[in-house]
Amino acid sequence: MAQQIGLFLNPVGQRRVDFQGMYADMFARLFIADGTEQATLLLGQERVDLLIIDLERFDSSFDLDAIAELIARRAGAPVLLLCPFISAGWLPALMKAGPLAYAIAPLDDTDLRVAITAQLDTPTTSGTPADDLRALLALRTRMQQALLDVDDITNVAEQICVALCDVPGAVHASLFRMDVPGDLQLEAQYSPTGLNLARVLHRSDRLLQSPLRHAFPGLVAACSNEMALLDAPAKAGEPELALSLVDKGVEMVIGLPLGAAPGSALAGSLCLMFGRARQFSCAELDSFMALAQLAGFGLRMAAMSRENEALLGRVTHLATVDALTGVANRRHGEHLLELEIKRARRYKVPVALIGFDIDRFKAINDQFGHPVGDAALRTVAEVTQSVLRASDVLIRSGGEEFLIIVPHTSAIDALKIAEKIRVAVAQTDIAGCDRLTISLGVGQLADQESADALMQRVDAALGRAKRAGRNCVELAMS
Ligand SMILES: Nc1nc2c(ncn2[C@@H]2O[C@H](COP(=O)(O)OP(=O)(O)OP(=O)(O)O)[C@@H](O)[C@H]2O)c(=O)[nH]1
Repeated sequence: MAQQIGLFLNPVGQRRVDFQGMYADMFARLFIADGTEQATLLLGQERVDLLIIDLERFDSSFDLDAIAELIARRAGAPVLLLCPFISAGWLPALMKAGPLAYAIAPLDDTDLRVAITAQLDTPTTSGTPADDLRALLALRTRMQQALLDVDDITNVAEQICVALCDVPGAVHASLFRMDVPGDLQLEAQYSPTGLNLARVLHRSDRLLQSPLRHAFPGLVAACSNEMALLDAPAKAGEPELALSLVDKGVEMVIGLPLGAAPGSALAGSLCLMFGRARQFSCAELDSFMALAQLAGFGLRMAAMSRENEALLGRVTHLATVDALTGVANRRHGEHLLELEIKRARRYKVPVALIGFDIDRFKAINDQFGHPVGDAALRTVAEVTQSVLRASDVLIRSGGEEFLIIVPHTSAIDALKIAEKIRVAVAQTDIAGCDRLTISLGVGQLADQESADALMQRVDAALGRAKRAGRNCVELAMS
């Protein structure tokens, strides 16, 4: 014969009536409260052996504190929390208010009776086995290490998943991320048992459009920014999903938000799947949440380092490239010439330098205007580039002056290349003005010669080409 006194709390009239109808027989007396105020009043007046708080239809944004206060007032007396699987985010906060047991809803009649009986017989003291805490501590350390070497986002996400599978009983870990706002995707997954989550979810991207977004904890957590805990696959209300999870040996799934605003490109979730359902302590849930925050932080760092690289790339580009023609600028060109000279000396191969200058360019500007002159400079650079090999480097060394580093090339061969360029430019129609010509000087690096000395010799040869009547090539004296 039941001797204990119960108090059931839920704001919805029908749920209170249903609970009374189905479970009153488990208690000598069952009180029913419609809110925290009434429950507090009853607890002040009556002896209550078990307080059952059914979180269904409570709203965490304004009820959480009142419920926490109610649990705190119990001062350790038995509390059973019935928590919808999508509202598991309430658990860590309420567990901090006082010891409690929880059961993830929806629960069928048998499971709820078992949960109530367990609390009436041996109330939960809500501790964490030392081994589990040790495992979590080790995991946090591993995770921190994984994040120390933050580089590529996918790489970080994969390392996080591998580390997470160290959680005792875990059979799969995954990370979901908004790649672009509104498009959630499975960024990485790891499973010691070979489970492939993309098969279970039938896709790995556009997951906000998936019918499972309200059922699978990893997706629920990313969408709502709240923890979701499914301790029996059938509770999600998607029979096909439940079947395929059970088929893959999954009994429990926890989804943890990464902690960014939902919908932002940094939002997402961590998802852990276990082969066996069990209750978590407050310390464990806190650790899971902290791991998710850490993972979110790692991803943000990786995203930042990717942005930094892109920024650095742009800065480097701006610092090394001539804005008008897109070829190397003088400073960068001189640096490249130094490198090429070192390489030529190390491998004992020739390197040649070609210098050229557009003939009577002042007249082009004067006659057709500066913008046409600019376009002509771009065209000359393009035509020259089209004659060169990929290993040759075209440099805009001054206003209408260019240099070309020609690696692995003797003076004789460089002369042929220079001639080819001269002909190509002379034959090119230039938009908005007459065809134009160039004069060129060619030199091969001599033993012991410096980059400056080579440039001077080539410049002198170019001067001779000008004096020789322009539109021709001159070889530099050694
Ligand atoms: N449109 C344009 N003109 C430039 C640029 N840089 C230099 N120039 C012009 O290039 C011209 C070079 O003229 P000069 O050095 O007198 O030589 P030139 O007229 O080409 O005559 P020669 O070299 O003797 O054949 C000058 O009028 C400069 O203003 C540029 O970025 N855009």
